[in-house]
Amino acid sequence: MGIYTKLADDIDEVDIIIAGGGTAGCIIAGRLAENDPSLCILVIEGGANNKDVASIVHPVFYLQNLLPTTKTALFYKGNKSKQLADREPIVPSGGTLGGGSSINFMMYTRAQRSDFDSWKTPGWSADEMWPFLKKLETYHGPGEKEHHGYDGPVHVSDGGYRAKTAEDDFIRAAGQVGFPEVKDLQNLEDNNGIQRWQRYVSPEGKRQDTAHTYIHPKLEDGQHSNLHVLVESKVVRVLFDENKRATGVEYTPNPEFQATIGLSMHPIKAVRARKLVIVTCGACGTPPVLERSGLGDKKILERAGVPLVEELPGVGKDYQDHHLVLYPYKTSLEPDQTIDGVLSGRVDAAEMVKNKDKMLGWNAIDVSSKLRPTEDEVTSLGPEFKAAWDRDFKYAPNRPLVLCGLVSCFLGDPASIPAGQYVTAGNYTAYPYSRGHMHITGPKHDDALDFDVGFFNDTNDIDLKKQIWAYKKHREILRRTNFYRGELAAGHPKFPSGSAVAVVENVDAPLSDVQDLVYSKEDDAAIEQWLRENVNTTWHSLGTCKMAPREDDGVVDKDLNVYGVSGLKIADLSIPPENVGGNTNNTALVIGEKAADIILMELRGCQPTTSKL
Ligand SMILES: Cc1cc2nc3c(=O)[nH]c(=O)nc-3n(C[C@H](O)[C@H](O)[C@H](O)COP(=O)(O)OP(=O)(O)OC[C@H]3O[C@@H](n4cnc5c(N)ncnc54)[C@H](O)[C@@H]3O)c2cc1C
Repeated sequence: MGIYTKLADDIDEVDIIIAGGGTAGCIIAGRLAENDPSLCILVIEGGANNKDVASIVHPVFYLQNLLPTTKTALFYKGNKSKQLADREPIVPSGGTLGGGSSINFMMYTRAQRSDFDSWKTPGWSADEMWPFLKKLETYHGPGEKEHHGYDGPVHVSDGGYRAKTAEDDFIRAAGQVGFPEVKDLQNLEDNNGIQRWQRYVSPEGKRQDTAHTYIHPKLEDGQHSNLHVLVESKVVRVLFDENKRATGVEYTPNPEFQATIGLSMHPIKAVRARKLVIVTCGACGTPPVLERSGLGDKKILERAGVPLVEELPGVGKDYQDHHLVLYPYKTSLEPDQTIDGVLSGRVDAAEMVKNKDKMLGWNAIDVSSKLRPTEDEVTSLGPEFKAAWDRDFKYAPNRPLVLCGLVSCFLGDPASIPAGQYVTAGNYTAYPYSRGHMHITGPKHDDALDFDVGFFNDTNDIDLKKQIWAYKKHREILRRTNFYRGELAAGHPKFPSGSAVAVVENVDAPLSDVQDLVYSKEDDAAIEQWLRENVNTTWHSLGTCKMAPREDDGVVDKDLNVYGVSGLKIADLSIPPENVGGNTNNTALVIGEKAADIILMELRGCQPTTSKL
């Protein structure tokens, strides 16, 4: 039992290996450990132990996890892309025990009912997922009781702090633009409105990552001698026997954490699994592990010099994300209504911790939304957009087009702006048409990756047009707030000189009698250029090893078994075959719960453990 940076020499075989101790991985480990004391379980996580790390447990410090010097995130570098104005986008991802749930923005956002149904996989419909959605949470928020869980490990609350002025103001302004307040947009049904958002934060103000909620208590209670966690160790590949049964994994100490003194310090080690290997390295991390193991597209493996074990062309294909664009605004808010003071160092972080400051439990995101355009707005976006809308959204009222959240701070380098209180609006598209890929280029764990994020590469620029709509719409909301004091020009489109919609840098008082801005063709072109130069990841990578029929490039079946081999499952955000209309942490959590249930059923002899080959 315990958490190690080096595995004891006598642990060379366990029952179950969980490769990747992230959001879903920690849930699976925790549930297996508590339900079957006879199982010997080993989690192998590339990042470090996250126990009581200040930037993780105190929500208000969450942005520290994205600093270039951080050791809690992984930074996947995307290929240079024409449709992104020749940028090489970076996709940060969880790189510590607890994975994304340890470093994310903690917005409690569930997928929509139609999302699970769109997966068209027996056992995974919305109705079948309800018990797992409830099982994972203890909900302290608004809405109908029947839609939430009340005795799960993950507390969902507002963490004991809200900045009501901005929240009320934004909700009132959004109402004027046509979006009503909805009590609970996380009930799988409701859509097209604004909500007072909840967070993965306990009422006492502590982040609810899956390591602190599912793993650490068990490592410390003296009752789970079956649970072992190896951190700072990268899984290189899965090992197979001659019958293509997964027999274990190879791993290596992570040089990010463990000093290299000559090659011998970083040996490739092996550990065997008697029953099962589960790969759960996230949508960016899982395809490289599979491909290094010989599972993937024949040509890609050949190019990388990896012998083929099973041809699975779907591995690493069809990468998806939600596309995010951020817009900063000046405000009249007070210092306790944004976290700019904390980010700029004007507020002493150590003092906050010492004084158990209430703001420690705040992620500064009190309000967000799931939004759809009107039919007139759809028409104004052109015939191609209208055709896509009519096909995929018009008769699917459960699907949002865009989510727009308000972050109460400047989400950038505080040194680049005058001291003050800011807000940043974030627009992200829910069901992008664009697709990318994630592949290896060589057999070693540190060989470069061939990563195409695919943002804005869809036919007819439908994804880009969604963002144009979102830009105009959110700007109208912000212009109607009382706290609005202008736009930070560096974070907005560069409209042509003389444009009637030019960025307004300073106003002394709220705008009065606000009318919708009317954009010319040239203005639209400026927005488009801005979007190409600035669209980024929402850190919602997904869909790179789909749960789908094998002939449709599926990689796993409904029980998460990898096709063509046995003793190997995948359980993380690689598996959703279709995207979801919300931030993705909840979907990763519920995949973890569902996976644990599938595995426990199989171990009890209730279900087959191998896929149809
Ligand atoms: C900055 C950020 C902000 C976000 N904000 C929100 C939010 O507010 N709300 C929300 O709902 N969602 C949010 N998300 C998304 C959400 O957190 C992720 O979708 C989710 O955590 C993914 O879970 P996962 O289990 O698929 O993968 P992860 O949680 O990423 O787990 C994968 C784990 O595998 C490890 N790993 C990778 N490769 C290897 C290897 N070779 N060997 C060993 N270990 C390896 C990683 O270190 C990681 O711990 C955010 C994500 C990020 C990064």
